[in-house]
Amino acid sequence: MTRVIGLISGTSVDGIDAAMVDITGTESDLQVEWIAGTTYPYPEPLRQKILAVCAGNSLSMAEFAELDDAIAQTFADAALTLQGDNPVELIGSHGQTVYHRPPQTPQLGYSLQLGRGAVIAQLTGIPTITNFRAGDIAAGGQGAPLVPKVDLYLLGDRHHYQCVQNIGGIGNVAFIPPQQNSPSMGSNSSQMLGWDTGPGNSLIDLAVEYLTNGEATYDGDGAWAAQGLPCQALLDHWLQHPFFHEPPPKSTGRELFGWDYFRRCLSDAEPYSLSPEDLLATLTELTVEAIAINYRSFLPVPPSRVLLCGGGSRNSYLKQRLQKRLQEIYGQSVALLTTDDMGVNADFKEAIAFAVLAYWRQQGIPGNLPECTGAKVPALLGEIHNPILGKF
Ligand SMILES: Nc1ncnc2c1ncn2[C@@H]1O[C@H](COP(=O)(O)OP(=O)(O)OP(=O)(O)O)[C@@H](O)[C@H]1O
Ligand SMILES: CC(=O)N[C@H]1[C@@H]2OC[C@@H](O2)[C@@H](O)[C@@H]1O[C@H](C)C(=O)O
Repeated sequence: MTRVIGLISGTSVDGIDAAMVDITGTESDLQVEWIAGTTYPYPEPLRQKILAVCAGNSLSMAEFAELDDAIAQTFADAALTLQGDNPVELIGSHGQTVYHRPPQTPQLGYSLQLGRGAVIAQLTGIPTITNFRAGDIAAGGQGAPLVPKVDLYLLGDRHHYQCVQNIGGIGNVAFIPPQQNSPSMGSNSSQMLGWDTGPGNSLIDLAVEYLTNGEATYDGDGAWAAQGLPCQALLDHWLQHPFFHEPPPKSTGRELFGWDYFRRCLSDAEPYSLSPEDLLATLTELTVEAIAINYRSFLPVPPSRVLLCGGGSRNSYLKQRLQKRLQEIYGQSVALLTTDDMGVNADFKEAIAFAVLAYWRQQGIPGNLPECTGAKVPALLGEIHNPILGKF
């Protein structure tokens, strides 16, 4: 048994999700026991710096180094606070994505996560694995999504075709066909699929921030959007975005669905004189429709079950719209649940996944699924940083 802390701050840049888990087994016999988890908000000035960099603001090299270290320090603090008196053997830290460029053959992709492992290992005294996306990218992959292999072993089911749908800042899906999920039979990844579906909450959050002059950062439970009506003409226009129609493997980020895109959405919306409620309802519908289009276009069979995770799984208006849309496209009821219902905490699934990816790296087990990322081969993911002089 290995006690591992997984750390990630996602594209919402809302803080560091930290999960402490006990891991045994390897792949089809993988067992992950939840011990504890918390979200550590970034100090607001640091959050603003990260958002500015994600929006394309430039930095000097000295500022870059300062930002990288500040993020590493905050991640280390999160790990130490969560660890408390429970000794942890390993940290898997995703870090903070500040730039992601999918590959364009023959050019490899590029994905930059800040919060360097050497600093986290030094400050915590705990071996730390970071830079998980580089190995997949070097193998020709998108570098994302990486969580589907963990989804396969934690959530694979004997009978159901399942989609595990993350709705974070960006959305991603893992499609898992029925598995012979026993240690003797092994799980089969060959028919798995996984890719980024487009905006998750990113545009909704930007709209809330814009509409409230920064007073609020998200639409709690979708309560604001629920009072509006989606504008179909605007939605049809937005849905022409090529990303939604591009076949997988594909990945995206705030480079495509960040401030610039939101500003374009606002100017597209101008002729319709939408109320704030209608604007939010239309942006929420865009997230729902992006998921629906991706499923309809790229899944080989309808899922019988969709398991939601990420912050969007807490938005009951969005869930209600998604349930309706899935019913419409498949003409049958698709069970819409959350990963909580399957025993995997929907708020911390990504943090748990990076704990597992670190554990796999330590054991020499590849972490990517080439069928999801487009990599040519399964690859060992992550760089190992051992605390050289212990904690000092
Ligand atoms: N109760 C809630 N009601 C509505 N939306 C919520 C609620 N809780 C969280 N969210 C949304 O979820 C977002 C955060 O989700 P999450 O932490 O899964 O994203 P992330 O991990 O940063 O992104 P990604 O998965 O793209 O890396 C918030 O910014 C907010 O928009
Ligand atoms: C570059 C990057 O950080 N991508 C994230 C982002 O957030 C959601 C979506 O886009 C996802 O595919 C990916 O992260 C998850 C953790 C993954 O790799 O599976």
